[in-house]
Amino acid sequence: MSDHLRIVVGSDDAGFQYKEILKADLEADGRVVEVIDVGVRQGERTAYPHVAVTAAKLIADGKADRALLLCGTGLGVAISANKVPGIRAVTAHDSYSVERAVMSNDAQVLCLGQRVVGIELARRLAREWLGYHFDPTSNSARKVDAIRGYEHVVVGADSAAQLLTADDIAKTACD
Ligand SMILES: O=C(CO)[C@H](O)COP(=O)(O)O
Repeated sequence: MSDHLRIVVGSDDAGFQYKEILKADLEADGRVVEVIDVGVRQGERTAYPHVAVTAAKLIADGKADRALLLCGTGLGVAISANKVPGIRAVTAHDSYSVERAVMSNDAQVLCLGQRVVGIELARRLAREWLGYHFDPTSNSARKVDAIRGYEHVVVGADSAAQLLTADDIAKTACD
């Protein structure tokens, strides 16, 4: 992955202030070529799932590389973004987890909670996050492939077929 990152930012009203500050940081960062703001705007009260899914779809459609999403806790935006196939979104409020979210999980979406973490730590985490790039030749790659494989397991399908599918996935993708 290049250092010419296209980043989506988004929040609900509970994450709006941090979204604006982090957006300005990203726009000033030489590693970022484009920042796409999917809202909310000041005074808007769009619920977090709509913002998070809009952001995640931009990544799934190849129009952005990553997303930085804010809400009160960082939890709701992560849960919502993960509903979009192909998206791996995490909430992480410490440096090590932010690193592993990219290096282990190839997560494209980092979610932070404005009510949970101080702004200076949030800024530092976002800055560090830009510096990590997933290595597709690493040992972690097959595990991420296994995550992808489970997107195709149909919940509620005939149990034998489901087991076979899961078994196939395990054989090809898991240690
Ligand atoms: O943090 C949120 C969702 O995880 C959101 O900002 C607030 O949600 P609410 O507690 O349901 O209002």
